[in-house]
Amino acid sequence: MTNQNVVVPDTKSGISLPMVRLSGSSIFPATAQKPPTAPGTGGGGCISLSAKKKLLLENLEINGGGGAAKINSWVDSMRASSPTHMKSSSQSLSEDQQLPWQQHQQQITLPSALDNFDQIMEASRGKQIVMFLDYDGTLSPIVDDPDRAFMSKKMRTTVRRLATCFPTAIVSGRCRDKVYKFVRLAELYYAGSHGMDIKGPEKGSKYTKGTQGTEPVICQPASEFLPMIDEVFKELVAKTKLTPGAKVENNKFCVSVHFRCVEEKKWSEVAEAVKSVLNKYPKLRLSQGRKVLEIRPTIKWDKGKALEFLLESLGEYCACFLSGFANCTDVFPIYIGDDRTDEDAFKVLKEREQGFGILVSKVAKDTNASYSLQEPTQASLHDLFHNYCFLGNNNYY
Ligand SMILES: O=P(O)(O)OC[C@H]1O[C@H](O[C@H]2O[C@H](CO)[C@@H](O)[C@H](O)[C@H]2O)[C@H](O)[C@@H](O)[C@@H]1O
Repeated sequence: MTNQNVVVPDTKSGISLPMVRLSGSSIFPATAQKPPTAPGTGGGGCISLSAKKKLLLENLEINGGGGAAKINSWVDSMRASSPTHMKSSSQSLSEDQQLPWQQHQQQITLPSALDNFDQIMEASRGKQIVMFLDYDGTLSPIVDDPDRAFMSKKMRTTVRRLATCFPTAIVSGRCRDKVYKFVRLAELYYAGSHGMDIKGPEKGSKYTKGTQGTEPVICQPASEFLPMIDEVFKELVAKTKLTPGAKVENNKFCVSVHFRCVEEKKWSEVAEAVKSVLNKYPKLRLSQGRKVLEIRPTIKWDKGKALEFLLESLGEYCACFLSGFANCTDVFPIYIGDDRTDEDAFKVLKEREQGFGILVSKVAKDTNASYSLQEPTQASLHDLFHNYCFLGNNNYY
């Protein structure tokens, strides 16, 4: 494999993003496959906003907007990330007050991925499944201390086995090294920092050998933001140190500010701290996960883009090794995740009409996924992975 430097122009910031990617890989076209519409999704259309409203929302998302009203809407949105508040919060806000991720989707109850396994298998029949797995809340249970979100031994064994059946990638908001330390499986692809730090399996892996070279796939589209992120991390640590329970995590290309252990009446203090820092950095924006506010570069890169990049890279592998799989219509991505940031990937799959998104959640949520897995996920995931490996279409290995 010969690595090649390519430049991805970022239309919003005008910055060009250097990255290293596989040469000669093919991009799977958007209309590769049309899986059956999952029951309950009604095709899952997004509500289109007026251009003006869109602009307003983009501004809010990018630089934090301004004023106390916005802080209130942030706090409401923070409440919405807690299942006990799930129903009330986004519904009680007017459209202008809602954050962008609260607007585009419909709240729906999805069909179960386990109960409808036959349907998923039918849609993927004769195709190469590629697995994309979120880490926190999917492979590991949600816990109070982010540094102790360990994956069980059983889950590691299951994922290892899954990776012998299908090309498998972990896509996480965490920094890549950290998520690797938790997962410890060298044969996987890893996309850390919400996809801004991608690395393929080490040389010699089944999924790299033969693709013309020995170097793993690498993609770091936000590398120029490293010093800025470091600075922001330090500022946020200083600004939140007096808020009991607040924790700031350096995820290399993005920063997480955790409020899981902060008393609810202090959440506005956390939001204020984040907003005051964000206001100084117009090239950074805010996104939100499960009781966490995340600051990241404004570049148009997220878990959805990471998924597309990996599909492209894996396309080379598939084309090289799987006779009859030289073309993208034969690839069936399955993305499993629990978080708002996973929605970017679900959306890509829906738009490409290729594969399925599976949302890990016990409650109805705004989503672009097609199926769901109930929490606690561990048992359901084991069952699902077992089904894929032993009942599914793994007849290429
Ligand atoms: O994309 P993911 O792999 O799901 O990572 C998203 C964030 O996950 C972590 O935070 C979440 O899990 C913690 C441990 O269970 C929990 O304490 C926290 O409240 C959750 O938001 C991680 O710490 C973040 O850096 C990731 O961005």
